Amino acid sequence: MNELLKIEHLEKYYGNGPSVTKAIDDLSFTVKQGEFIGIMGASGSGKTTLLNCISTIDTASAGHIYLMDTDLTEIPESELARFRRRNLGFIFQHFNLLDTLTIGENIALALTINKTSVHEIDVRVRQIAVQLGINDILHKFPYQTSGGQQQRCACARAMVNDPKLILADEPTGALDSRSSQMLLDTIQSMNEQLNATILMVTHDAFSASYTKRVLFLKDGRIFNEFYRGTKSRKQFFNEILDVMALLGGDLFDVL
Ligand SMILES: Nc1ncnc2c1ncn2[C@@H]1O[C@H](COP(=O)(O)OP(=O)(O)OP(=O)(O)O)[C@@H](O)[C@H]1O
Repeated sequence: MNELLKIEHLEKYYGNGPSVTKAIDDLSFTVKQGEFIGIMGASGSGKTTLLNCISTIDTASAGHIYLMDTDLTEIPESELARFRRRNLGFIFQHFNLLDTLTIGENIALALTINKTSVHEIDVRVRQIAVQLGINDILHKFPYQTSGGQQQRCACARAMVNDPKLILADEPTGALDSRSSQMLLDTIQSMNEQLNATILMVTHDAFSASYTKRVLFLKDGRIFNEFYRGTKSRKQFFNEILDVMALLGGDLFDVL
């Protein structure tokens, strides 16, 4: 597998002088094409900051973030929005579907903004909707669909522009356990069937157990990392719980 994302000596400070906070502290790791990686850590360990730097929403204080050959820390401000629309897909905790647009229009949004032709938008939206099992509700508005269908719409929207990398920020954070499981199954199938590369930030051991590798952050650094390999999801889940216990009570506080 090829290297898709390379984080090199990343640092992010907030504030300055005596009140400086080192949110990310000399962090380096790589993600290969086709990986599904989970980022875990206690509250304040730097997960959101890392995600914001990778998604180019925030700027790094030092270091580099390469997505294939592009150094994200070097992209001019004026080109960032376009870069994000073309290369990244996002799945948020609250799905952020627009109520006044149909499911099909919500999925098509990034393509519409990118001025993709109407025919191509139609083909791509239908293709991803079939893959995620929502092709019969494209004409409906979000309020006319179930929570599970809305989740799959959010996943389809993240996938429709064929992004190099999908970033998921606590995607199950606001869901009950059944909906969480359905969403995780969908995200897993995006990775396994559609070959999407996914980086997911989560507090939750159950969510993390769907990934192929988990990085644990502590004080902006990598505290531990391990691969699922041939382990069952249940075994991986138990292993994740063990590391959380090792990290101490602060992680459990937020479960
Ligand atoms: N805008 C900001 N200004 C100052 N400090 C910040 C800012 N954003 C984050 N921090 C600090 O940076 C550190 C990392 O925060 P971050 O939000 O990345 O953690 P997190 O792991 O995502 O936490 P949580 O799980 O609670 O969302 C924390 O000490 C936090 O207080």
